[in-house]
Amino acid sequence: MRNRPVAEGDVLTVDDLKAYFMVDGYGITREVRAVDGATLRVRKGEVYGLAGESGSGKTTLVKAIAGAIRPPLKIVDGSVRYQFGGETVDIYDKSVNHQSLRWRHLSYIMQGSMSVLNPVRRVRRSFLDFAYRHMNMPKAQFWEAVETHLKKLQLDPAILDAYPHQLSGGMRQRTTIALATVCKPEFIIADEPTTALDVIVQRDVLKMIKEVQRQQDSSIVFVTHDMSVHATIADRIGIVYAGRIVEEGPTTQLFRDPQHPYTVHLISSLPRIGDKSARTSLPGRPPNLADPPSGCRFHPRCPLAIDRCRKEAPPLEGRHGENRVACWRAGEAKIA
Ligand SMILES: Nc1ncnc2c1ncn2[C@@H]1O[C@H](COP(=O)(O)OP(=O)(O)OP(=O)(O)O)[C@@H](O)[C@H]1O
Repeated sequence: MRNRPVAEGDVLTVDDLKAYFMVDGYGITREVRAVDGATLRVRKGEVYGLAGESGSGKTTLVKAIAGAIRPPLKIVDGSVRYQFGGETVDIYDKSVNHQSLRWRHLSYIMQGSMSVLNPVRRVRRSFLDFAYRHMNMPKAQFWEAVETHLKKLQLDPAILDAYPHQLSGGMRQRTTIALATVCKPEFIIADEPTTALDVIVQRDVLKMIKEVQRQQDSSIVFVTHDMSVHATIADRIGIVYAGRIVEEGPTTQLFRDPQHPYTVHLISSLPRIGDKSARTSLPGRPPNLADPPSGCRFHPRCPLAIDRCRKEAPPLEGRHGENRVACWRAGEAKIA
């Protein structure tokens, strides 16, 4: 395992992280290499977006970053380190108490997380169950802090007395985000928080996440397959393909000048106002991660693949500015 020094201003430092599903069948164990050597940093106050098709490994990567690992998922190598209150916390150090990190320092809004709101209890009860013990204050003061937080996020404190089923999908998601951020965590991980919502409601939820980030100066890792959402919210984006980050860069640079053919494809497939021509889709699907392709994992689908791509995996390297890309033919593909 290679641990690079934590750079100043970085809140999250992930080095060469490998997280595999160990799947048993017919007496043999197969490794599904869902995260296979991820290296990234997230700075204080930054929104870092993770993009990529379904099955590329985004959820597994954020689970590994959050320390939310359950069998059959296993950390095979690498490290995940946070800077919390001036201290370095290695999330896989056995002495680290995850319970004490959760909510106060690190909040993880999982895919489908609206279900954290207990369906048979009023919303108030979920705040009490999850947040109260992390806030270290008398109850009256706690409820005051909850109401202030809700108001700051333009939510009516009356939602505390509602049952989850009485709220619309958008309100439920906004309530879940308010719950996840009431303890003012330094780091927030949000996995597809807007995917099930229609576009208008999606916009409100994104606005709210930005507002939380601005008020609390927290860092966010935001997962979605939807590049147009990344364009709205992310400061930097990491493109994930088959368990690896294949390109990373500041959002404007990545959209203006993508270097990896896969990033070029993701951007080219976005609908554009006034353009009635059909968007081309990339043939094929992401590979089976129990038996990934040799060399560059994208080579079977890549229109630019050469022999070297089939044999050698390209490293993720600085290209220009802050951009990093893992491709032997970086910069050659053009947006359609
Ligand atoms: N419990 C599991 N056992 C075995 N393999 C799994 C398990 N969960 C996920 N995988 C595999 O791990 C890989 C990465 O899945 P992951 O859910 O992280 O991708 P994703 O990019 O988040 O996709 P989605 O957006 O659909 O959630 C996929 O190949 C998937 O089939």
